[in-house]
Amino acid sequence: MSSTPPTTMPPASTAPAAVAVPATAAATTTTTTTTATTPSGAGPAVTAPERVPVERSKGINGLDKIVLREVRGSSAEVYLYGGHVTSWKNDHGEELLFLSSKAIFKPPKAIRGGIPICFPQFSNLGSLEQHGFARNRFWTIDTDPPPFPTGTPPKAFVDLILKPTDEDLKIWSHSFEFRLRISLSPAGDLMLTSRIRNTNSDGKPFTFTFAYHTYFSVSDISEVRVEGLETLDYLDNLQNKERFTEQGDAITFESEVDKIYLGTPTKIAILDHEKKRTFVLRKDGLPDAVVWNPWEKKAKAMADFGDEEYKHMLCVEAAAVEKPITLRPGEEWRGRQELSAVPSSYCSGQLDPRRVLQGS
Ligand SMILES: O=P(O)(O)OC[C@H]1O[C@H](O)[C@H](O)[C@@H](O)[C@@H]1O
Repeated sequence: MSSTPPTTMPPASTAPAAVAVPATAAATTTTTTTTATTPSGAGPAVTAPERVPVERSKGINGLDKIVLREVRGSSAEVYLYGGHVTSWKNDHGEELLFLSSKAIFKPPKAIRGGIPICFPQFSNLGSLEQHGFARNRFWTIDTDPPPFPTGTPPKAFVDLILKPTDEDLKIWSHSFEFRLRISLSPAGDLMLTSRIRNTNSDGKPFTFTFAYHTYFSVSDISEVRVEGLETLDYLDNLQNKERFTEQGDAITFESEVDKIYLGTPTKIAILDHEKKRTFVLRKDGLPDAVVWNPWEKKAKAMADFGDEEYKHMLCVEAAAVEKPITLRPGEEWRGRQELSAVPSSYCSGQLDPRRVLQGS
């Protein structure tokens, strides 16, 4: 993979201000159905289909977890610690996310694997701890979230909420409400929708970076290719975040990779040749995508990661990094990712990844 000479990264600019979404009247939510009115109050209330009640139980080390089940058999698990999706299974019960066998499940360490939430800072791009603090905090179930103005809600979903504690305000002096909806579609797709609102009472805006740090389970990293990031610019974390241009026609893996691709398309495909499976990541509000595999040396250096586990995982992280997001008080930002896993007998040419990327 050759590259053009590095150029300096443009100064961080603020993304266009998010859509100012006034806080609407809370939906009247009951345990089985949700009746919502459209934000403007116009139009008929959308009565959600019968909602599948969420299961709440104690998970590893007694941490609270939620299990979502779709009637056709797919499921997902979310720990309130970190608002952290740790499992996503298809209707055959196959695990689609990677979770390290050495994951610690003990605060304040983040859970290694699944989908850590990186907020209000991605990586070390700021003064906070690596990836911010949202993944190290206890979230709560939001029993009365503001309605989603679009579409009919799915049946299997849970709404979580995170607000800063007094301790948090000492390290990041901004008030926010971070609402995270995790849902399963009838087809078993996993959707995460984040709504982050600036609730500062001092009139101050705030700026953040963000990522859904998704760990995909793969059969063998040497049999995996990523489509959709060709010809894009990226910042190489292994070369002082210098900027290069991707030359390859697809990304394959022979060594450690840690790249922030900039201005990426809304769809990215991760093809697992051996499993004949393609993950399709669709995203909205998240212009960048981080691709990370620690490979052998870094795998050995991580206490909560098996020495050989790098062979069976790949992180492709829908993110907003290059252009940090700025919200004024009252404004809300939304960032969404939808994951699906489709059979791909790619080797027979039946699945052209470009068709997947260009298809609906
Ligand atoms: O070990 P963590 O703090 O979870 O970070 C794990 C990885 O996250 C991202 O992928 C970054 O790009 C990597 O540089 C980092 O090593």
